[in-house]
Amino acid sequence: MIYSITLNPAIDYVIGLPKLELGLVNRLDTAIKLPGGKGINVSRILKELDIDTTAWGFTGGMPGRFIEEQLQALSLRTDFTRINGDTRINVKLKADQETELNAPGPQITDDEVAAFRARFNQLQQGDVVIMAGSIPAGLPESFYRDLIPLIHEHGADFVIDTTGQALLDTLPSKPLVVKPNHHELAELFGDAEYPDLQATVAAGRKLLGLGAKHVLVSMAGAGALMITADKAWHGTVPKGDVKNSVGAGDSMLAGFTGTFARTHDPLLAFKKAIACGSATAFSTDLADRAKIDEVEATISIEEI
Ligand SMILES: Nc1ncnc2c1ncn2[C@@H]1O[C@H](COP(=O)(O)OP(=O)(O)OP(=O)(O)O)[C@@H](O)[C@H]1O
Ligand SMILES: O=P(O)(O)OC[C@@]1(O)O[C@H](CO)[C@@H](O)[C@@H]1O
Repeated sequence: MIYSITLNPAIDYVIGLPKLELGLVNRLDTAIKLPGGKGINVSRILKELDIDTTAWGFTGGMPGRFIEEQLQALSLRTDFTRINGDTRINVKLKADQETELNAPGPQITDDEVAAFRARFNQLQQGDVVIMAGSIPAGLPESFYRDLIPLIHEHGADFVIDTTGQALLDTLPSKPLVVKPNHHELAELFGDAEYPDLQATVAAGRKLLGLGAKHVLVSMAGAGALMITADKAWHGTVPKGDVKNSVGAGDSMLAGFTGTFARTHDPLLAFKKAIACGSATAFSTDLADRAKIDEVEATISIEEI
């Protein structure tokens, strides 16, 4: 089972108009509400791939009920911890540019945290816990890191989608995969942008040395890299009409983790990761299975 953790879910209110005029009344062409939050996105993609998943996290109020109902309608298994506060609403504005407005999220009480942590007793060997997205205000920054011993106690693996020092801090605990994009990778080591793929590979390999079990580096339209101790592969991303960058990174993580958990084949998992990321980039919502399959057939992976 792959458990996703979304501490701070959101209704993604995706609105579209040709051009935003600041300071004026703007009439929207489109407005849709989606169940959002990075871990929830991961679980939605896993569900498309027919991989067993349960979404954990905190939900509250009308937005929390909306998210749960939407996920149930997708037959996605959830076991959220109900909270007193209201789950947030994030605005994703699609005009001449994409702009995201992400709210801070509700307060979580100590009792709610205790009820959430009790769920970790269900974990079993072979399970993977994917923690993704912001930590609501009021919870300590170490919240994800503090869950790692609970996960390891049961012989399960973990993935944390984070960047910067928080990412470096998790490496000694051996995350199943890390997936910085090439800008985040350079920032991690205080470097300027890398001039070529070989320099990017050399930097990515340092993350393996520090403890990561697998390293992917995404480079948006320029493809992605998978790096092992003595090899590296570049995967192309297909050309297409990019409609959406919200959730592309989450989709990639879901594709890798779900396929690796099922097959233990990192190359297959890498290809599926790119397919899921690009299929979401080419969709208005997260990708569906048909789009993932169509995109996967066009990806080539080459050792470099
Ligand atoms: N222009 C594009 N064309 C095709 N695929 C793309 C494009 N941009 C992103 N993708 C897909 O999405 C994946 C993740 O993209 P990106 O490198 O932007 O990661 P990220 O910055 O972590 O994403 P996010 O914005 O979701 O956090 C890429 O590896 C690729 O599969
Ligand atoms: O504010 P966070 O938790 O960092 O990110 C939340 C979020 O932007 O991430 C997802 C896309 O990756 C969206 O569904 C959601 O609104």
